[in-house]
Order: sequence, then C-alpha cells, then structure tokens
Amino acid sequence: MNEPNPVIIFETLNAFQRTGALKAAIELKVFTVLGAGPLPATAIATATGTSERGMRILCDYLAVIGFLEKSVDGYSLTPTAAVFLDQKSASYMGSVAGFVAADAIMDTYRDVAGAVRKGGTLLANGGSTNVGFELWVEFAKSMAPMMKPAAHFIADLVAEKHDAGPLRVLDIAAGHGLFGITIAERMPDAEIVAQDFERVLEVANENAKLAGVHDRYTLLPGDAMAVEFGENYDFILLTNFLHHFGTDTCITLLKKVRAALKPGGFAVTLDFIPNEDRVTPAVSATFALTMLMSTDQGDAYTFAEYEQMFAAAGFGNNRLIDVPNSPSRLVLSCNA
Ligand SMILES: C[S@@+](CC[C@H](N)C(=O)[O-])C[C@H]1O[C@@H](n2cnc3c(N)ncnc32)[C@H](O)[C@@H]1O
Repeated sequence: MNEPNPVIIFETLNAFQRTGALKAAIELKVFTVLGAGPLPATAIATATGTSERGMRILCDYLAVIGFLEKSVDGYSLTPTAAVFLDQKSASYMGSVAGFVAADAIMDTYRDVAGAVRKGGTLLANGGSTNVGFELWVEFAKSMAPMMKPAAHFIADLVAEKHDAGPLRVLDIAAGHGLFGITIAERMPDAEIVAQDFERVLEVANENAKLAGVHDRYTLLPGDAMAVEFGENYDFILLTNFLHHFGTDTCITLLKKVRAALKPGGFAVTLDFIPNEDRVTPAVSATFALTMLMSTDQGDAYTFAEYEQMFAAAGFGNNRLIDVPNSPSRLVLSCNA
C-alpha cells in the first residue's frame, strides 16, 4: 500500500473500459444467456447475435473484473452476476445502467477539471436540479431495483414506529415511487402522497397501479420548493434528495417539512452519508464528486452537517441509522 506503484494510475485512467464492458454485457444480455449454465464464447456469440472474437474478448474482460468465471466448460456467472444481472432473477438490476451510465451523465466527466475550476456543474441551468432535467424520467424507470432493500428497511421502520390505524405519508421527490409504494403494501391503512415533477410521477403512478395500491396513492406534481405539501403527515420521506442542494436550500425545505408533520411525526432522510473524514466509506464519500459534476451546490453531507441543518429547521432529535444491504444511511428526525 505504501510502496509506489504505477498500476493504479493505468487502471484508473482505463476505468472507463469497465463501464463500457459492463454496459455492453447488460445490453447484449450476456448474463441472461449464461443464467442457464456455462457456455463457451462461440455459443454466447450465437445466442446474442454477436461476433465470436468480440464475445470472447468481452467475456475474458468480464472474468478479469469479477462478473464471470472461466473454466473448461466456458464462462459462468459469479454469484453477484447471477443474482443481479440475469434478467430472469427477481433481483435483476441491469436497468440501472440506463441512468448511472447514461451517455449524458458520462459526458459530464469529460471535463472534471472544468467543474473543479468552477466549483459546480457545467450542465445547463443547475444540472440535475433543473425542472427540465430529462434524465429523471429515466431514473424513475430504471433505478427502482437498486432501492428495494432500503425501501423494505424504511417500511419496517415506519411499521415499528407507527401504532395501528391510519397513516399519512408524504414521499418527496418520489421518482419511481418505490419507497411510498412499499409502505402502502406493508400497511393497508397508509395513504401516500407522492411529490415530484409531473412526468416523473407518471412512472410512480404506473408502479402504484402495478402494486395494486393506487387507490391510496395521490400525486402532488411540481417543484418541492414551491408546492404546498399539506399537513398532518405522520412520515415525510426525503430519499436521495437533499444531496442536490446547498445547506440554505435544505434548511428552507426542512422547515417546510417540519410544518407539514404532525407533532411526534418523523422526517426520514435516506442518503449517501460519509463519515466525518469524508473519505470513508468509499461509495458514500465518492458521491460528492457526482454532486460536483451534476449540481451547483449539492454534496454528500456528513451526519454532523445533517444534524446542523435539521437543528436549524427546528428538529431536536436526529438519529443516524445504517441500512443493511445498501450503501445508504438514514437520518430519522422527530418533530418532537
Ligand atoms: C435521485 S432521484 C431520487 C428518487 C427517489 N426518491 C429515490 O430515492 O430513488 C431525485 C428525484 O428528485 C426529483 N427532483 C429533483 N428536483 C426536484 C424538485 N425541485 N422538486 C421535486 N422533485 C425534484 C427528480 O425528479 C428525481 O425523481
């Protein structure tokens, strides 16, 4: 670790290859083809309508980086690939490439130095906080599978905190809607109000219909900073949302959230929350770069920063909770 070694330089400058190779394998359904058992490159090439040379080189690359295993029988899936990348698996999440590795996102990384010079995104109109940011519809369509463990964890927490009876939940920046929908599935008396931009809510509403909860699912379209939330909510969800904004905007929004909660109600913030050192754990810490590249003022806030923002908005009681099987953490804030 302390010995100078240039390999990390070569690997990092080449890291775009990993993105491209995984994206290609998902697009070509390589993992789904291999779901039935090991195959040589020739058979995978035939099944995917590709060249034998191309498939051999792609599969070797995927074996090197840990998505496939190679043996005398050919290539087979690693446990991660089998669970998350075979379309026949209930936990399939290949769709996330449609947002995480979208061309529009990857293009922003052509000029990291420019964003560092400026101190914010080079995308037009504030990037991902702009009302017309097209990729949020793609996010809503593609990212739900990644949120499943956290959605179930939050639904369990809500069930644990709530005594029997009716329950009002506001899901701010609902996206695909999975967080509110999972609560509605878990608790038959829960009424969900889903808030997001109109076109994004169309996706959430379809998902609510598919889940059979749309009779308890209301849409509140518009800019969260501007729309009236209503009042008397038991829980208000802020999942993967506050990170887009600077602290002053977050505090303004949190005051509005507090005013919409019942006394004793909870704000549930799910986010990438690094340790106070800001360099661990890796997934949460590196999320700050995502915010630099796509927003004017967003950040991966630490728990101490969240505590300050929530305190400034009048929340006195904030707890940090780890979320199993997810890189995210949760801040549970009581409107005491
Ligand atoms: C990262 S996604 C999070 C979606 C979902 N809450 C989740 O955790 O997966 C951010 C969401 O915020 C929405 N959004 C961004 N700016 C917004 C605003 N000003 N008002 C309402 N929604 C907004 C986007 O449309 C998008 O659905």
